[in-house]
Parts: sequence; C-alpha cells; structure tokens
Amino acid sequence: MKIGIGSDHGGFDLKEIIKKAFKDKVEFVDYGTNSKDSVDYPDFGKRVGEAVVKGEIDRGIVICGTGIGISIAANKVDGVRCALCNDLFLAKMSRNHNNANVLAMGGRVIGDVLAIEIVKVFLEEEFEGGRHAGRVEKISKI
Ligand SMILES: O=C[C@H](O)[C@H](O)[C@H](O)COP(=O)(O)O
Repeated sequence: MKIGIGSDHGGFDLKEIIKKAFKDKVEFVDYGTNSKDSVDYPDFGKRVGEAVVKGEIDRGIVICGTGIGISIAANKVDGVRCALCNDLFLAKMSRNHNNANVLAMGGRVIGDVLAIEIVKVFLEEEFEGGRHAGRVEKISKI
C-alpha cells in the first residue's frame, strides 16, 4: 500500500515515528515538512489531499499539533474524506462507515504507541458499503 504522509512542525516528530514503525509494511511518500521549523499546516494538508484525489497514493496521513487544522485543510480538497482520529474506535469507524481516505492525528494530543495502533487500524479496516455507501455518495455531492 502506498501512503502519503504530511505534517506541520507540530506533527513532525510523530510523522517520523509513524514512517519508522511501518517502514517494512508500507511504502511512504513524504510530503513534508522536513524539520521542526515553523510552517503552515494548510500547505501540507493540501498536498496530501491532492495526492489522494489524483491517485498518486492509496491513502493519506496528516498530522499537526491537534490534527484539527490539517484535517480542515485536507477536507477542502474535493474528494477527500479526512477523519481526525485520536482513538482506535474513531479510526475503525472512519474506514467502516465513512470510507475515509485520509487520517488526521494530533502530534501534541496522543502518544506514539496509540498513534501507531491508530494507523494500523486505519490501514487494515475496510469500508462496509451497504447503507453507508449512499451517505458517502451524498457527501460527494455537497
Ligand atoms: O490546528 C493547528 C495545529 O494544531 C498547529 O499545529 C498549531 O496551530 C501550530 O501552533 P504553533 O504555531 O503555536 O506551533
């Protein structure tokens, strides 16, 4: 699976941890940022979101301090369904019910071990379709 990952400075440390944790299982495309120098999270949410919609990557992961700003930014890209998941249940539901194609997390909110588990769930869980398919379709039409 090809995963795009991006963060601002507030998510930089967690981005690097996620890449290292999944390096044997996942091919990552890193859309930055590349240091802890202060940057603007919308730039990175946009980059990852556009890459998902263009089909350059299968799914995206975006990380800022809280996960809020970068998820808002990613969701501005038409076709992105970015879910801010700072726990395991949300990560599972984001895939099963919402067919989320981008995961957002807060690097200043959750610990490394939980973040790795969240990514694992996000990558493994599938969309259930059925009654959820029409709802996701309605999102696309907004
Ligand atoms: O939603 C926004 C993110 O949490 C940012 O990571 C945060 O606002 C950056 O804050 P600062 O510039 O104070 O590091």
